[in-house]
Amino acid sequence: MNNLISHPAIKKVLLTETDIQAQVQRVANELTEKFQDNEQRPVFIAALKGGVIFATDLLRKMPLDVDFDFIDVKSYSGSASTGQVKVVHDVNMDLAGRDVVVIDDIIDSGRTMQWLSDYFALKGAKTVTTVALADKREARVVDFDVDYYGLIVPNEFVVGYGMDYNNYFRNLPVIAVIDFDKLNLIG
Ligand SMILES: O=P(O)(O)OC[C@H]1O[C@H](OP(=O)(O)OP(=O)(O)O)[C@H](O)[C@@H]1O
Ligand SMILES: Nc1nc2[nH]cnc2c(=O)[nH]1
Repeated sequence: MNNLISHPAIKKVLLTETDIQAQVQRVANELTEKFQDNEQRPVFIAALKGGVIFATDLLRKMPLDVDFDFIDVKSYSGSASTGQVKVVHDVNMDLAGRDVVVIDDIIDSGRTMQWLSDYFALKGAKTVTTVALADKREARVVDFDVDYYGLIVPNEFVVGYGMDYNNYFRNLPVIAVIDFDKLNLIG
């Protein structure tokens, strides 16, 4: 079987597994400090699919009692944003009066996280805290600042650690830039 990291469509590795885990640990420490004296358990909500790998690593580094739920939202086809966020599967929990923490893999245009933030506020969350592993802040289309982030990435299409290109490369353990000229070699 081919090694995914040496796939011809992987142009450049931006972060190794060790680099990623160091940033995940830092964010976990920051969130632990923020919520450790909470009377009520915060509700961590991972945005599927991309946010799930980051969320599971992050939560295991936090010695906190939390609720955990998922929402599946989609707005990309290949490397292009459709501009519209679609809910594929909604949360199951009642969020009224709860401290909600939304976890995603990347913030690019900012549309998804802005939309999720507004959506959970509409569902009655007491507070909404946003967390993303990667912040591609040069690409913002909406005016949105994430509360906690792992790293800033350049304005290029990145894959790995949850981030896909048409469902390829999500399980790449590193974060890398893809070579669009070699995408025909996928599969
Ligand atoms: O800031 P934005 O421009 O909105 O982009 C960020 C969103 O794009 C990706 O989701 P995608 O729609 O590809 O769904 P997926 O997580 O299932 O791959 C990613 O996981 C974020 O949710
Ligand atoms: N995989 C991936 N998904 C995204 N969604 C928004 N931006 C990106 C990106 O750079 N890579």
